[in-house]
Amino acid sequence: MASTQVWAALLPILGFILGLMTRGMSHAKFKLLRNKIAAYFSSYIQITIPEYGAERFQGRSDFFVAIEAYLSDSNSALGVRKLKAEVVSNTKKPQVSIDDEQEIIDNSFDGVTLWWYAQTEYPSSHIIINHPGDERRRFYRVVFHKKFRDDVINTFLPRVIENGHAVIANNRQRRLFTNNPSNRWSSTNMWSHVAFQHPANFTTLAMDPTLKEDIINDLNAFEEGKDYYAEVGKAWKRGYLLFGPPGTGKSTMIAAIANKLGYDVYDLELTAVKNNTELRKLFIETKEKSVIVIEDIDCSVNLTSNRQNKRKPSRKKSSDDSDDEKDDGDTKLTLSGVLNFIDGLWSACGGERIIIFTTNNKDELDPALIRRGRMDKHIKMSYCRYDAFKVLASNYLKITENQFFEKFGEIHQLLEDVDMSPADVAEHLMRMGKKKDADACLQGLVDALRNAKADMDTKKKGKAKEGERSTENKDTVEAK
Ligand SMILES: Nc1ncnc2c1ncn2[C@@H]1O[C@H](COP(=O)(O)OP(=O)(O)OP(=O)(O)O)[C@@H](O)[C@H]1O
Ligand SMILES: [Mg+2]
Repeated sequence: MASTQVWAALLPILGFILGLMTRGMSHAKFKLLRNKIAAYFSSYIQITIPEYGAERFQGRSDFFVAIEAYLSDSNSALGVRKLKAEVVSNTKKPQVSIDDEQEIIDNSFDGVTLWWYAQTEYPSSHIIINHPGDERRRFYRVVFHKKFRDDVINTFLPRVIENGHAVIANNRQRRLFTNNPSNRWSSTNMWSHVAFQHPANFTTLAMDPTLKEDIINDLNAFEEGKDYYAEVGKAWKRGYLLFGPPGTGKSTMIAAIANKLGYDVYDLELTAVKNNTELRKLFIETKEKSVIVIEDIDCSVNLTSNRQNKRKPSRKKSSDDSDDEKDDGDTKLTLSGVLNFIDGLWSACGGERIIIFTTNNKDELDPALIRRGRMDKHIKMSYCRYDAFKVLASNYLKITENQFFEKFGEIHQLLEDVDMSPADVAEHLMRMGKKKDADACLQGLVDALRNAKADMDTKKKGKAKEGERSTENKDTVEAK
């Protein structure tokens, strides 16, 4: 009873003190103070996530950056009025995050409420500042009821990090990397990069529609397969072998795959790699969510199991990199080195990587290199047939079969007989600079196909005649 009387006497005084403390304070600051006081008296827990760890040179904390991205994309943050925007390197658009003293009430975790705050603190003025910006300490704070402690720490915060990473990946400027020759390596520049802005996509890729759908389904399954890969104990990687004649869209397909998945591309030039050790170092430097490409694998370096017997000239050779150097005892680049490069990474490192080899001559590759499991899918890119032509006509001329029924019919027939690459067909359909209309472009293609067919027929006749002549000669010899 006595204590009730004491509290009754104290309450107006406490109210007066609180009123004094909050006088002139913004609504947001008041809310912040209220929550701080609540944290002391109630059963709520708060976790603080600073922007930098103890050592500033190590850069911004990954956790902080992930929360920033998560909150910037969260529906719960839609009501926030004060935002900050900055242009960060390697991003496609300005990065928007919540400003200080804003509160976000986040109910996206199974009915549990998390309160998020961003804040900046400035230490007292007598501290010596070494770098501009060092004086301020930013952090995020998350408040929640203590009964959800384990759920928040073990489940919700990891989910925040994962979602934040996904937002960052979506917003970042993708990059195309190429490897530098090792004599120009330092600790950070094994790979050079430029912004990856190839416009290719699966809609504009001209190829057999069933095969296209099959590849899209395969990529979707790969993308969604994180748990499945973990369940079956397989690393989250996939290998594609793209083979086919020049100009059939192998490189275009790589760009379409990278665009679909939102991955970076590492274009590995094997002729600039001197030995297996260098190859391993390069591979270790690649990041996840990437497509690693070796184009023209059959001619970039001699990769057969019995190289000494089956040497063949390398088509692409860098000037400072002789064959002798590659073959110098243990210090060479070998098939087993490349296999380790695939398998070692496959089993050892994180995940979400696609490796693609391209070749014009699949038959010349060592079977070990392309066996299933290494190259999971072998994709044949072939000459342009009618379905692929329709896609190209739509891409380049914005026309359909119904508009040019007769010409499409003739082209359909000719493409059954003539092997013309999509690259060549596309060339005839380009109007740029030539001021040609769609009809003239189609006619140009028909003429080219007819000429190619006439050449084919002449060659066939020539061969038939040669055959007849050699049979006649044989008969004459036998008659003698
Ligand atoms: N299947 C296709 N669909 C759409 N465009 C294509 C296709 N194939 C080729 N092209 C066009 O032709 C150009 C050359 O194609 P690409 O470089 O992809 O051929 P490739 O198969 O990689 O040839 P190479 O074997 O010589 O490397 C592309 O820029 C693209 O415009
Ligand atoms: Mg190519």
